[in-house]
Amino acid sequence: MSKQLVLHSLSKKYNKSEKFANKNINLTFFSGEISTITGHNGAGKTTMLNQVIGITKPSKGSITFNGKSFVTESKVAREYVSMMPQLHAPLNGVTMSQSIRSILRIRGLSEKEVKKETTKILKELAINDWKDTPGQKLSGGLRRLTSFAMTVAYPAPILLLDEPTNDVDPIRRQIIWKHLRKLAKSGHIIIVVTHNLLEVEKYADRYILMNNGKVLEDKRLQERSLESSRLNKLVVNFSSEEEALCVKLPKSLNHTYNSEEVAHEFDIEAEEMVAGIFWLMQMIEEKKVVNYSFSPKSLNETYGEMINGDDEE
Ligand SMILES: Nc1ncnc2c1ncn2[C@@H]1O[C@H](COP(=O)(O)OP(=O)(O)OP(=O)(O)O)[C@@H](O)[C@H]1O
Repeated sequence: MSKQLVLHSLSKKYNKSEKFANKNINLTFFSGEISTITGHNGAGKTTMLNQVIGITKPSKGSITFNGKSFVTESKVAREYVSMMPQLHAPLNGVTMSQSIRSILRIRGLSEKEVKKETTKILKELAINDWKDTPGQKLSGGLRRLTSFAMTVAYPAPILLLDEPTNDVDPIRRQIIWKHLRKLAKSGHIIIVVTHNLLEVEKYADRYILMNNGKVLEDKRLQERSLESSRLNKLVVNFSSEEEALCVKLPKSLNHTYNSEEVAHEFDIEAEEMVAGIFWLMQMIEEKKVVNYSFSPKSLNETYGEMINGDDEE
């Protein structure tokens, strides 16, 4: 049966602060899923992770995992949650391998298991070559990978990861996401804070957008891609500004003019597609168009629209 982490009416106001870092957050996370949290700097993402692991006490609200409260018993949270923090673990003077081994010992593994699990995770993340390198000599990306290895080498049921792929090379970014998928499949709850929307589109199951301490959007990515396939973007470039501004535009379509690109840009719903294509063909036939492109609206564009809409409130 799926396990659930339930955040109910979660709010936090730091001492002396006028404003809530997060306010009335209601979210349920399920085992088997990779959920991602995105949002501007200061949106309240890290505060939420810190509330879950018990570092930050909520001002209001509850956090429960399978009926157990993380707010009233923060020891329980430490038992069920592992967190990879935004800042790298202090690794100076300690080798990559020693850092991983120390975490496994804290988790209560025998020396034999510690050795086995350390070897396994170093191999899986393709970082074995640096196992004996002290922390201060590791690059930013390798420090982050060490921190990731420390979090997932003996994973707790709930994994919180604050920007795990920052500074990491493209190959190992894939390895990180594939590793998280493997953990989700084996029943872990995975919550990733990230600013990388391309990675969200490619690897996550769920997209949660936060702004000003509130949840603005919470979507399964399959739902979102169905929606975005209904909404496409048509960009038509003209040979000159004069040409572009003279053409007769299809009245039924929403459009903006991009003077830098000398292009008319349309957001087109599925039912408007025929009108859009008909107009485009006419422009091509009249030899006015130098280039055009049709593409689904990306998460990046939707993100900007949602945040701007919220800020204008
Ligand atoms: N320890 C603290 N004391 C006082 N205010 C804090 C503290 N930590 C965070 N805040 C404030 O709470 C709000 C939310 O911050 P938080 O770090 O949770 O945002 P974030 O979405 O994780 O940002 P980022 O993407 O920059 O990491 C911000 O206004 C921040 O200034």
